[in-house]
Amino acid sequence: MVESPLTIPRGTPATPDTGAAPASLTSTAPVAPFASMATLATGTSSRPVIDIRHIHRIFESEAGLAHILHDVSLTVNPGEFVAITGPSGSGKSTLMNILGCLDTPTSGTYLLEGLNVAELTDDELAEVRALRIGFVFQSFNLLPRMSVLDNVMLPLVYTDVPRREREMRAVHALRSVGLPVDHYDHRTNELSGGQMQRVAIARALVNDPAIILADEPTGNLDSVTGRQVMDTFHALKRAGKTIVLITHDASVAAEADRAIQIRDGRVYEGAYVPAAATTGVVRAASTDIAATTSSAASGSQSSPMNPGGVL
Ligand SMILES: Nc1ncnc2c1ncn2[C@@H]1O[C@H](COP(=O)(O)OP(=O)(O)OP(=O)(O)O)[C@@H](O)[C@H]1O
Repeated sequence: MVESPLTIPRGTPATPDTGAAPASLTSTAPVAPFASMATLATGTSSRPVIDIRHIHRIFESEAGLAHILHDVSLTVNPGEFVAITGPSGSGKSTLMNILGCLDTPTSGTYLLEGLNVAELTDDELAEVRALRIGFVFQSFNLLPRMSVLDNVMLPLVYTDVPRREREMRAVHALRSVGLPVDHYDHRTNELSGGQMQRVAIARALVNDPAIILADEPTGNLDSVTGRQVMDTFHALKRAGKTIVLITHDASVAAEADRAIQIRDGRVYEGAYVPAAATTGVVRAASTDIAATTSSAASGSQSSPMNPGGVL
């Protein structure tokens, strides 16, 4: 992609790089959806953004069948900030790939904003991934030789949005994550880790997706820049975004509205229970999380979530 001169809308303030995203975050107008996706893009009901029921994922290989996800059911409501946590190999990424429509379950149903993902064509799935889901990765996945602004505009390249509007949306997304304006024309390999991750979050936001899926977004960051990135997620939540975040970090999980734990491919919902002895901070935070979960309210947070039942 050829880099072009920056075109920043008049009146864009030079944001100091405090790391904290602005508290007020207004939504960009959604990219005009394809006709088949109109109901997704314009739906305003309070139905769950994510509603998966009795999902299994079985991989086939020469070594045989590997049953990785077992009867997983899970709902995420609009505006929720949910952490998915669990030991390495427990199935978090497998579940995230299904939530992101990058993989399909072997059995079970997935309703994304009320739409049955299994009934979508490949083109429609691509539209869902492009327009309704924003992905954030541990390793940022930015193009290093490209400018910050061009990286953020990338998801709009395959739309018919004119260049000028692409730039305006990218600027809006970058402002929303608090990146200083004078960094917009920097190459991304000139940025700090925390700044790179904020650019990646801006890129995830540029299509105004319904949901942001973040896989270990603070995993490569020191505690200070990790804090800045978490502040950005909190600002997005305040702006009404739905966030699902994978983390190994108990303190990160404790900041979510709800922490869902996966062990051996089964989902447990409720307080975060670290494998090692908990700290006072984690115990206190876990109590808060447990109070917000329906399973905790029913006293069943230590049981596999919803085995064989209906949510
Ligand atoms: N395509 C595949 N074929 C076979 N097995 C797979 C495949 N993808 C994942 N697995 C297996 O599924 C299990 C869960 O993997 P997954 O990456 O979902 O775990 P995770 O909880 O995200 O782990 P980590 O925290 O280390 O990233 C692992 O044993 C992995 O080897």
